[in-house]
Amino acid sequence: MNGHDVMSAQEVVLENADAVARHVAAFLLEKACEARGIFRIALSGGSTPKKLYTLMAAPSYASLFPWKKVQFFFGDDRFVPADSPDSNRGMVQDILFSKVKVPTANIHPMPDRGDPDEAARAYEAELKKAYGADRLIPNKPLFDMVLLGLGENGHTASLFPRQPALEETTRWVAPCVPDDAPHTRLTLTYPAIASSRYVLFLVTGTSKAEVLERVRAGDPAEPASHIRSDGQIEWIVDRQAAGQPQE
Ligand SMILES: O=C(O)[C@H](O)[C@@H](O)[C@H](O)[C@H](O)COP(=O)(O)O
Repeated sequence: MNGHDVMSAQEVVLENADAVARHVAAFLLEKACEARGIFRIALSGGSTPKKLYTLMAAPSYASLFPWKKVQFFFGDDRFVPADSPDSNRGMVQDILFSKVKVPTANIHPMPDRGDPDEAARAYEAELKKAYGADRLIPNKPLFDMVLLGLGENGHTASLFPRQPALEETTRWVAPCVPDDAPHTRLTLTYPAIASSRYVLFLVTGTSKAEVLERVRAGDPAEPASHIRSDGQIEWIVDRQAAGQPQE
């Protein structure tokens, strides 16, 4: 069933964060292997996906993964140098890319210096070059898969509450200066995320239970509620985030 929006999206509730990471790793391996040609993925940052990236770096998994056909993009990043502890690109480089045989040309970090608006436009140009068109075409997804987290204030990627980026309907990448988070950021916009075969939300921990409930109900005040996909949206959550008692 197509989960074009977050309310109708399928939800998978798993025992804990490790089970979420294992589920997503298996799903990603399956989809990347079955894809004909290039597979484009937008990675999420923050702490939740670290377990996933660690699993992907394990030799037993890395030896099966089709690194040469997968192009790695970022759903967002903080506008800080790669060696900053706050850099999503730096985090993925340390945990995953430094440990596997992924071609450097397959890794597309967001720019992290200069003028944020120009940097956003530069990343958008890189996406358009990879996509092969200057506008998003229905049923021609920009991404095969987009990984997203969920912040306690309802943000996802770096689509934060009360930010102009939430209103963006033409740009694929926008700068964002959250009033409730450190650092200027670059983020994919709603249209870019919607141009996808799969959007997977990875949400774990009791601290996310309330915001997850609001977003699943489609609360319009939560930026994550406005995520759409031309393909499928799936919630991959643990029991804590789902507000279910641990067995
Ligand atoms: O750059 C970022 O911070 C992420 O892309 C952001 O959208 C993240 O997914 C949420 O803030 C959840 O973060 P945690 O996984 O750390 O809870």
